[in-house]
Amino acid sequence: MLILIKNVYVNGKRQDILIEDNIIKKIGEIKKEEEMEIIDGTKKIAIPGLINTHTHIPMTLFRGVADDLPLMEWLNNHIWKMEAKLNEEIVYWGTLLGCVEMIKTGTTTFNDMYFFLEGIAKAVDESGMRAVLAYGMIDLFDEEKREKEIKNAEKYINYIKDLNNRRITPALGPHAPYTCSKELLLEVNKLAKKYKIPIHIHMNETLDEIKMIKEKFGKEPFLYLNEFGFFDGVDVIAAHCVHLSEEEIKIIKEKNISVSHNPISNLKLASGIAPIPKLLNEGINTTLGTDGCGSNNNLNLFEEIKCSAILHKGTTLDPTIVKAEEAFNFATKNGAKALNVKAGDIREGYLADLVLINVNKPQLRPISNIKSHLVYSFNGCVDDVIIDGKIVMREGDIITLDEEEIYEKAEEMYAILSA
Ligand SMILES: N[C@@H](CCSC[C@H]1O[C@@H](n2cnc3c(=O)[nH]cnc32)[C@H](O)[C@@H]1O)C(=O)O
Ligand SMILES: [Zn+2]
Repeated sequence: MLILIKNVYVNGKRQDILIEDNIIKKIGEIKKEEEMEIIDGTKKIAIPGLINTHTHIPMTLFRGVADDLPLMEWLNNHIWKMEAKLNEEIVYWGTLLGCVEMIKTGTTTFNDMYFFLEGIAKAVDESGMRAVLAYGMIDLFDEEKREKEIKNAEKYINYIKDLNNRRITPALGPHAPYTCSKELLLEVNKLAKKYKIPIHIHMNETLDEIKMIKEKFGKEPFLYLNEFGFFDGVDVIAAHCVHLSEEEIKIIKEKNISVSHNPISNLKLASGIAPIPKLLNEGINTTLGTDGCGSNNNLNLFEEIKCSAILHKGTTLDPTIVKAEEAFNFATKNGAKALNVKAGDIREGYLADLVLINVNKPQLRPISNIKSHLVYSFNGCVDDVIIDGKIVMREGDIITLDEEEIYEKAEEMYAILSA
C-alpha cells in the first residue's frame, strides 16, 4: 500500500511524503505513480501523531461524574464504586469513545493502565490506533489478591502478545506504591525483565500518599522502591511525579525513568504541580499524559502541551521555561522514547503515524510561526490521521469507526454504570 502526501508543509518546508506499508519511505520531491493513493497536502501541515503516555481509556464513561474532589475521596467514594460495575462490553465501548476523541485531536499512540483488557484491545484493533496496554494491578498488601493480580497480569501479557498485532503491545501496570505490596512490585520487576516490556506506575501524585508511604516504610516512594531494586534493569514510565525530593529526582535520572507529566489532572484533583523545570535541568525524559476522563476531563493532548508550556512559567516567574518546541517534544519525540516506538517524528524509516492539519483555521492564522500556533493557539481539531501507514481519518471523518453508534452505546453504558 503506497500513500503519497503531496506538497505538505513538513519539517519547515513544503514537500512530499511517501508512505510504504507502515513506514515513512521518503520525504522530498516525489513523482506520482499509478498505484499510489494521493493526498493533497497543499493547504495542510504535517505533524507526528501525538503520544499520550498515561491514560485509563475506558474512563471516558466516568467523564464529569465526580468533579471537584481530592484524589483519595474521588477514588474511594466514587470511582472504585462505579468500576465495580464494569464488564468487558462496557470497557469496549468506553475505549471506542476514547479512540474517537484521541483520533479527532491528533493522538495516535496511548499508554494505558486498566482492566478488562480484551475489551480494550478489541476496540484499539478496530480503531486503527497504536497502544501499550497494561493490566492495572492492586493487591492492597493482601497475599491472596497478590497471587490473583500476578496471574492476571501474566495472562494479559500473553493474551496481547498472542494477538500478534504490531500496533498493540503489552506492559506491566502496578497501580502505585500505596496499593501494591513490595512482594508484588518485586514480581513485576521480574516479569518486566522476563517479557522485556515496560512498567507503567503512578508515582508521588499527592502529599497524602507520600505521607502514607513514609509512615509505613520510613522513606519517600522512589527511595523505598529503589532500595529493593524495583527500577533495576527495566524501563519505567512514572505517571505524575508531582511531589519529589532532590534524592528522588536523582533516582529518576540515574535509573533513566521516563516521567508522564499530567498537568491538567494534577490541577483538577488539586494534587499539585510537578517540578518539571528541575526534571528538564537533569535531562530527564519528560512526556505528557491526560490521565482518565474522570480527572481531566478530556483526552485532548494539545491542552496538555499548552498547559505544560505556560504552567511552569507561572510557578517559576520565568517566561523562558518550557519553550514551545520542548512542550511539543513532550507529546511526540519524548513519548516515543518512553514507549520505545519508532515514531514521534516525521523522518524516513520511522513509523507512519502522522497527522495533517488544514491551516484554514483562525487560530492558525497568520501563518507566522506554526510551532508557536500548535502549542499556544491551536484547539486540537485535526483533519487527517494516518496510523501505522493506514488512513484512519480523512477531513475530520473517522474511517475505521461508526461515531454515531459509539455515541449511542456510550449513553447506554453510562446508564448501566450510573444506575
Ligand atoms: N485491578 C485493579 C485495576 C486498576 S486499573 C487503574 C486504576 O487507577 C485508577 N486511577 C485513575 N486515575 C488515577 C489517578 O490519578 N491516580 C491513581 N489512580 C487512578 C483507576 O480508577 C483504576 O482503578 C482494580 O481491581 O481496581
Ligand atoms: Zn492514572
